Parts: sequence; structure tokens; C-alpha cells
Amino acid sequence: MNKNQIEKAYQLAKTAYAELGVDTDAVLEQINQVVISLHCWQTDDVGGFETPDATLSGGGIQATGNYPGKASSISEMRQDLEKVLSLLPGSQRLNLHAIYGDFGGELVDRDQIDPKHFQSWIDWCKQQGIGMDFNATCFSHPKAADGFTLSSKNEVNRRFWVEHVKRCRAIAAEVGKQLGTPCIHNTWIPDGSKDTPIDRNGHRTLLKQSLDEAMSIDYPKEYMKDAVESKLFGIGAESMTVGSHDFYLGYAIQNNKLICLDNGHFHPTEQVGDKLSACLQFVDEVLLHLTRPVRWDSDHVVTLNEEVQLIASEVIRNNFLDRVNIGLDFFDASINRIGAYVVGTRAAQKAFLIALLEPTDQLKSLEEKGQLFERLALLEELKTKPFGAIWDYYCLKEGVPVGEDFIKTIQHYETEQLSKRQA
Ligand SMILES: C[C@H](O)[C@H](O)[C@@H](O)C(=O)CO
Ligand SMILES: [Mn+2]
Repeated sequence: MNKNQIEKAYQLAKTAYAELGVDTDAVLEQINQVVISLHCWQTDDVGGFETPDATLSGGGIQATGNYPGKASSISEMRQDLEKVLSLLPGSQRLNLHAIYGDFGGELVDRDQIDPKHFQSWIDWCKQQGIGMDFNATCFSHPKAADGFTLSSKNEVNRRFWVEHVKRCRAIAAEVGKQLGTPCIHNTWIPDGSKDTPIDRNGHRTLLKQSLDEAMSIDYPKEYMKDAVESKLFGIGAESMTVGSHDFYLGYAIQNNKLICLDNGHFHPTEQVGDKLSACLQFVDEVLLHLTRPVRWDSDHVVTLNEEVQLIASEVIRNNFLDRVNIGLDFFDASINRIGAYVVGTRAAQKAFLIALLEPTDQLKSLEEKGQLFERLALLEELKTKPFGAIWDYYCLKEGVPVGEDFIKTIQHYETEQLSKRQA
């Protein structure tokens, strides 16, 4: 479609939404408040740059596939992220794991990392005009090989991971201070047990103690905020996860932390969209990890499905944008990784745009009057309103490829850059 056609389609769509009382021009202003934190780890299958051949290992998470072109250095990762950012409308942040530090070829163990190892990332974010979030990396390490980190009964290992998280929080505070926007530091650990354990309580008591120790320093909220991420189970840790949802929700409420809700981390019929208004009665803020679990926490690329739509709709219906921090967490190593980012991030953005185009007051009023057939009918009709024309116009306005045009840009990048990388 050319520019004229996109604009014409937008005008028609604008009229269709206006009939429902929705002002699409206002929506296109509001969508800019939806900031998505781009996880760096889709570029390299969660390997990290601590050693030249680093790969994801240990229980709890897994990347599958070996599509060529993965980033194997900081400069390749930045090049890929810049490509991704150039293909996305709206605003993004960077979400970095501790294993992606700029270690200058030296082996720096995780209990030794400092803000200086992340200065070049801070500078890169400054150049890009974006904020940055951060994560301790409590996996892919010999001291996590037995499946336990912060809840380990091996005191040497437990202390090592406490020190790591402490340092990561200090790095996050420095990031937020320099970038002028709070850095969210998320803690996820793989700790759990393959078979039925006897001492669940012992490990949970240790986890609580470790978190208290690692988070003993308070940083200003303008610099950093802590989030804790629960999980149902992991491969190799099927029978018990120490950091379960009950555990972390309790911890977050008691300690004024953010709860991180990853929609791959719950029983398949549970909905993170439903949890938002429950958690936000008791915690100030939530961190989202949007993903697509296929049968398990498989971390497939996000698509515009009902699960993600409910999450976005609940955020928008309840005016939660300033209390819900939106992150992504998928890593598909079987397809072009830049394509994975662009498809997944755009899908999340589309869900928020659809949510903003909802005549919520009208639906709420039908509900309150008990007109439930009418509520259902309107919800169904909304699904076939000309959302695509609004989305295309948004992309046009933002100066990024419209519709499927980004596919050829990514194919070109693959031919020119990714395919030339060492396997
Ligand atoms: C790499 C991430 O920290 C990780 O995916 C974590 O957030 C998770 O969801 C583990 O299942
Ligand atoms: Mn996650």
C-alpha cells in the first residue's frame, strides 16, 4: 500500500471507531506511553559474553534451534538491537542480563562484576535515547550446576550468589542514576528439585534469608527498583520450584518489591491478565515478562493471542500503565532472531493498541446494567473492526515499515550481515 492508501484507510477506520465513541487520534498519542523493554538475550540464545563459547546451561530454561547468525560479541548484539529498534514504532528500553558485561576479554566471575563492566552499555543506551533494565544471572555457572543458587545449602555457593545479586543491584542503581530513568533489577533463579524433595521449607527459608541479605541496601527508587520472578517448574526441576508464585508474591508484598509475572510460568489455564488487578491491590508495581508458552515455558515468540490481549486490555482498562512495566521474554533459536524480535514486539504493541481502541466505558456500563448478551456481542464485533488500518497508519507516522514490509528489510539484513557471521 502506498502512503495515500494508508491514510485513506485510516480515515475510514477513524470513522468506524468514532461511531463507538473512540477517538483514534487520541489513541495514537496514548500508545506512545507503552514502553517495552527489549530483552537482549534473543540475539544470542541466552549465551552471554563471559567466555567466547558461552552457552545457556543448567536446569530451568532452554533455547532450542541453531539458526545461523546469532550474535557472538557485544558489537554484533548492539548492531542487531539497533536493527530491531529501527523496525519498531513507539518507545523501547534495553533489558540486559549480567552475563552480557563488557569484560574486555578478561574472565570476571559473577561475584566480581562492577558498574564499570556495564558502562559501555549505559553509554550505548544514552546514544539510543533509551532506558535500561538489568538482571542477575543465576544460571549457566558451575556454582549453579546442582540446581541451587540463592537457596543452596552449600554455604559457599549461597554466599557467591548473594554477592552476585548484591552487585547486580548496585549496577542497576548506577544505570538508573546515569540514564535518569529507574532501572528495574529482576531476580529469577532456577532453584528446584527434579524429584520429590523432603526439605522444601529449608530451601525456602534460605531463599528468604538470601534475598534479605542481597537486598539489604536500599537504593533510591528513582535509580532502581527490585522485581522478583516466580516460576511453576523447569525442565530438570519438575517436582518443586523454590521461588514459587506464593513465595515471591508474599516476599514482594512484605518487602515492597515488584512482582514479575511471566506468562509462561503458571499452570496453563491460569491467566496473567487476571492476576494484574489482584497483585496490584497489594504491590505498587508489576513487571511483565511477555512470552508464548507452547505446552510448557517454551519461550516461543509472542504472537497476538488471547492471553497477551487480556494482559494488555487489563493494563489499559484499569489505567495501570504507570504501575505495569512491560518486558519481553522469548528466545527462539530456530528462526531469524531479528525477525523474532520484530514479530514478537510488534505483536505486543498491537495488543496494547487494540486495548486502547476499546470502548471500555460502554462495555462497563453494559456489564453494570446486567446486559451481558450485549457485552458479549460488542466484544465480538470489536474483533473485526478495522484495527489493521490504525496499526498501519501508526507505523507510517512513526517512520517504520508498514505491514509486512519489514520482512524484506530483515531478509536483506540476513543476507548482508547475519549470514556472514561465523557459525
Ligand atoms: C533469561 C531470563 O531471565 C529468564 O528467561 C527468566 O526470566 C525466565 O523466565 C526463566 O524461565
Ligand atoms: Mn521470565
